[in-house]
Amino acid sequence: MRHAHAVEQVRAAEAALMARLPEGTLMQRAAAGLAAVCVRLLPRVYGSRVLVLAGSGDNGGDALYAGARLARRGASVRVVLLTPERAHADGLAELLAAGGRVTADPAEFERADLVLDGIVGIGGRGGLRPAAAPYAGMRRSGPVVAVDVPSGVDADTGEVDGVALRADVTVCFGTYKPGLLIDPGASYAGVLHLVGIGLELPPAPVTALQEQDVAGLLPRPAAESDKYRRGVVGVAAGSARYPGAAVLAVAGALRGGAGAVRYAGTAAEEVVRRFPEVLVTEGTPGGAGRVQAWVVGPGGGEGAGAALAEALASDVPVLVDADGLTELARLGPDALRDRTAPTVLTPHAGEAARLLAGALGGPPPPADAAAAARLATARRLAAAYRATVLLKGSTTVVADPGGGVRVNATGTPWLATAGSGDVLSGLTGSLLAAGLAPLDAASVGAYLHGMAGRDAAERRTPITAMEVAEHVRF
Ligand SMILES: NC(=O)C1=CN([C@@H]2O[C@H](COP(=O)(O)OP(=O)(O)OC[C@H]3O[C@@H](n4cnc5c(N)ncnc54)[C@H](OP(=O)(O)O)[C@@H]3O)[C@@H](O)[C@H]2O)[C@@H](O)CC1
Ligand SMILES: [K+]
Repeated sequence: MRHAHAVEQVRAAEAALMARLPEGTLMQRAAAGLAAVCVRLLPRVYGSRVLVLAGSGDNGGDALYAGARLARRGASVRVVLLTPERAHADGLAELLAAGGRVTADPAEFERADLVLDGIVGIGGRGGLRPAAAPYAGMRRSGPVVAVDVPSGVDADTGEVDGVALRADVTVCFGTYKPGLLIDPGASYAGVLHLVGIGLELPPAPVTALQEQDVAGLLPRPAAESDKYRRGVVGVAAGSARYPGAAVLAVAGALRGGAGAVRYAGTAAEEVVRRFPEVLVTEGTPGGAGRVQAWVVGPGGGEGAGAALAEALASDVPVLVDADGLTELARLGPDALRDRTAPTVLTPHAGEAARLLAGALGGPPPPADAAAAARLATARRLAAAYRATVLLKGSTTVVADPGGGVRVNATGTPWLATAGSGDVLSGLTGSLLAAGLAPLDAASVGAYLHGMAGRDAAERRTPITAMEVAEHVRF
């Protein structure tokens, strides 16, 4: 599991540890870890050109001390001081003593074999300032290593106000920061290296599942399992106009680990023709028989409202997607007030904007704004609807009403294809039916869906939604 802590938590842990250690210890730990990563990135250190971009805070201090370490190993180190009169004095003195030189020549950015971005770290506020901003637009071929956070990325949210420096590698200290795991910030961070500096941290508010975590959460049949004990998932999806959404949601559900899939809706014939193993009814969820979770809404068209109402009236977990979300946005959070079992919402940014408007009144915010502030959007929705919210996009953010957040980055841009979301909702609903808690079901669903998309794209691109379903495996 990757754990990401808020800046406030990092600051508190840093203060507690610093009180027990000689001054400068943490910065030296950080700089040593940073320099070690740089050494591995350079074909050889001796004679290579390194440019340090140093801001006026401790982030600049880390970069200067790391630069000094590289200079002592024979690198030719230049430093651009973004605010010369307020540079980290001890760090700069150490670099100069090791043979480093100050430069004001921006062309060094292109010439250097490696650039260290120590402009600003967790102390950043607002967009990059004028002295730093031009570096965000400059191109170069060798690696850019971000110190703790790519400058211009908000460490807590991943939001970028204006421009940010694009890194190939980010070396972060003590813990991951949410902004390194959530787009757009994550896309600026490149490969992440975590350097331990001894911080004692509370539970992380934001986590990201790794392969072994997912393996531990997946429902696997035991010797005594039968199909009912493995869970039955109900899918209420599709309409005369969109029968394919039903087929795709069912395809996802069949791959999610439930023991059986029931389908309720007007596409029963299409579904059973494609998947003879599915129990189908032309009716609505209320008359479909017992299930352990419902998936409602993909391609539901005009019937989505009735199906949603019946599913929400049940006492099992309900996942609401697509047309079900449009209906829910119209009804607002009151529609979920009497529920006794969890509800999971799986909006894309546009649907999230409509849900927000449904909860808070006023016109929906632009979808782009909801996507750019995806952590805040998912959290606000989870709190307003008291539901687990899976916000789809280049990093999927899953927010629980209790405050926990999981982020997932296993996807590929090829997943932005029609019907891909239907597969995800079926898959996640199946995991709910198999007994996973909502936050686990949604984050494991997003992980598996992203991996399936990648696997499908490795064989052939572009990919189709059905291929994504076919590539789900665990
Ligand atoms: N926590 C830990 O455990 C450890 C932390 N460590 C390191 O310390 C870093 C945090 O250092 P920090 O607190 O000094 O803040 P930092 O990120 O350097 O930024 C403040 C400076 O930037 C400026 N500035 C602000 N916004 C800006 C913008 N948009 N664009 C441009 N400039 C901007 C701001 O200027 P001011 O507002 O004062 O004018 C101020 O001068 C952390 O990321 C890690 O690298 C490690 O050494 C070891 C352990
Ligand atoms: K930085």
